Amino acid sequence: MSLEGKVAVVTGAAAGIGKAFSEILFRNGAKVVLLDVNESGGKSVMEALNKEDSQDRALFLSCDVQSEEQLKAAFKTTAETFGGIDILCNNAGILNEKDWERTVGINLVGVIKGTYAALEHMSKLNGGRGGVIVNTASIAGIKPLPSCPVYSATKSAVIGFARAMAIASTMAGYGIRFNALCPALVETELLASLTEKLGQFTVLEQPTRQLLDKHGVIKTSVVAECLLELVTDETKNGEALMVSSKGQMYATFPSIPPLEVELS
Ligand SMILES: NC(=O)C1=CN([C@@H]2O[C@H](COP(=O)(O)OP(=O)(O)OC[C@H]3O[C@@H](n4cnc5c(N)ncnc54)[C@H](O)[C@@H]3O)[C@@H](O)[C@H]2O)C=CC1
Ligand SMILES: CCCCCC(=O)CC\C=C/C=C/C=C/[C@@H](O)[C@@H](O)CCCC(=O)O
Repeated sequence: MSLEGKVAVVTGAAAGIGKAFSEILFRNGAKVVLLDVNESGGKSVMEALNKEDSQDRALFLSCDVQSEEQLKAAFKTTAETFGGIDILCNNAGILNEKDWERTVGINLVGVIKGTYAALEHMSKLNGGRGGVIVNTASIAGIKPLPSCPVYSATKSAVIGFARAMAIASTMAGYGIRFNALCPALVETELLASLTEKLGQFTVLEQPTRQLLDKHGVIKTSVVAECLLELVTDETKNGEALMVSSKGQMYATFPSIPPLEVELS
């Protein structure tokens, strides 16, 4: 699928991985709507992108993914401004085991709210053009991090949500592909101030830091290349693409023949 003229929405676009997603989508020809709670950061990413050509293809909208109302308003503005939505990156996320309910609210509930609000514009059942939705999960959603049990749980959940929605979409005819992207440690602010973020699991901080020392961190641009693959390769649906300093690999999930129910 070519990105030329396509309309993409990226949550958590003001910094880190979301900023890199916005850049790669924009540089491959998409119109990109950047959603974030960080207004100054979001506006500066928008302005930097719009300086790259003269078509004003980047737009920042302030939006907290915890709010269904704000998400619906942002998608409505996107559709009115650019004439529809083809791509959604549910990327906004935090790591905070102390405020674990907020972590669930942003990392999981925010992804579900974003997806359902986008379906109103993207699903062929609602008059949309179809397209692709990618959830930013984490390797921690496949290989849990003991110091971050709630964070790991939200990431397993958004992988499961993408896989189930992929089947639902095929069965119901939404015309939308659903995938999850699972990075290992990435060089962003999310890794800063770990001691405060781990809460009662601060006792496990040392082995987590050793993980950083052993495996290092990857650049956001490497994660963005993986996003491009999931968005443009129309054969990818219901996939979880893992990426680390060792390279990239699609996750395989066990089939359980005696229990398997044929759904698609
Ligand atoms: N940095 C890492 O090592 C890894 C990060 N991830 C995931 O990647 C995603 C992006 O994280 P990073 O770029 O690393 O973090 P980051 O902290 O650099 O950027 C996150 C962005 O999301 C925004 N945000 C936070 N709460 C929001 C909300 N309620 N509504 C809208 N925007 C909100 C922030 O303002 C920020 O701009 C997250 O889902 C994270 O869990 C996954 C694997 C590894
Ligand atoms: C450092 C915390 C930030 C995590 C942000 C991420 O989403 C990245 C997750 C990346 C890799 C996860 C690997 C998990 C490995 C564990 O199963 C185990 O091998 C780690 C043991 C060390 C520990 O006790 O933390």
